[in-house]
Amino acid sequence: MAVFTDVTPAQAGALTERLGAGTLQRLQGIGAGIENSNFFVTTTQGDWVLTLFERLTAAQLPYYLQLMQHLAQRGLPVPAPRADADGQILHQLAGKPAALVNRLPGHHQLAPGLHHCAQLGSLLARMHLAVADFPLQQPNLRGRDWWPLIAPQVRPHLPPAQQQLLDDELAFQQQVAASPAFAALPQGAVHADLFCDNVLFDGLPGHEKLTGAFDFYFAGTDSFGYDLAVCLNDWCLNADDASLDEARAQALVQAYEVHRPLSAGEHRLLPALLRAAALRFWLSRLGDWHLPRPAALLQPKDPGHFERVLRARIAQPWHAVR
Ligand SMILES: Nc1ncnc2c1ncn2[C@@H]1O[C@H](COP(=O)(O)OP(=O)(O)O)[C@@H](O)[C@H]1O
Ligand SMILES: N[C@@H](CCOP(=O)(O)O)C(=O)O
Repeated sequence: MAVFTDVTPAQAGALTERLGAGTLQRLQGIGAGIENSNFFVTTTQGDWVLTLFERLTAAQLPYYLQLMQHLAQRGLPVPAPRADADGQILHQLAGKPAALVNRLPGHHQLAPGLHHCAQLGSLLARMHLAVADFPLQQPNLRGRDWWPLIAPQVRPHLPPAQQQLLDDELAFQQQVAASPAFAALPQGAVHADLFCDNVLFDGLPGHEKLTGAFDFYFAGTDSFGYDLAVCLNDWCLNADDASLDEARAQALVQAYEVHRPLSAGEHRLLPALLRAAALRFWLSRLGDWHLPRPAALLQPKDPGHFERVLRARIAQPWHAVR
């Protein structure tokens, strides 16, 4: 369960009072998640989520919190960090940097259909448009600069066939990154981890409406096409859990393009970006599997899943209809 640091009701209540968020009524640790300590908080004024940041530093956090604030202020359904009387949105609790955000309604849809994928595509494009005037920059901490750092740490744990795949893919991605088409990709602040378990829906089955997206703590400056690829690799898988379902993938991209048409370069590089997105999560899951944090009480996620996704994207390059 993802509570690495305990918080007492007295500590949480003092924070909600200080932020004018009401008097604490209930504090409950959240089991899901792998990065931070999360709590559902109910006060006399409503429902909130309290997060204590376990790995991100006070220097890195303003980017994520200000990005959420920026998107929420533009009407997008993302959690808005609660500010204190001085306008500060990053707080300190139990010795850790902390934030309090509004709790979004709804539930996860872990088996998304066409209409879920289309709504996700639409939200993603609106997020990409909304960051046009977001002033902060921060590297994607799980981006291309990180891959050569983590790869040699996990490589010795892999059998030869996986070592070969890793070496080949890193070389391929290096080649892609050196191309003028890659340099021309439109970029900005992207979520970079907008999986089904970071999005909520509400409503009757078949008619659900997307109610929110959260967990911006892997966000960073990267290409919009890469962000789209991360989503396609999670939201649009066939029953084999690796190949892309043509109908849902096209629905996601078409809904995206209603708001933000992809450039010719984005279309052309999508197959490579899908491979990049698979590589990124293969690497992070390999890291969690083979180099776990001592305090983590969690079952790490299966790295084999993203190895299979990567192999599938290499075997069957996927293009969106233009
Ligand atoms: N703003 C929010 N509104 C509603 N639920 C949330 C919100 N933030 C987090 N959650 C819930 O907490 C869980 C863990 O949050 P997450 O951000 O994924 O954790 P971690 O960053 O540790 O991976 C989510 O699966 C979701 O159920
Ligand atoms: N989505 C990533 C891991 C990030 O975990 P989260 O719980 O913070 O979304 C994966 O599936 O590997």
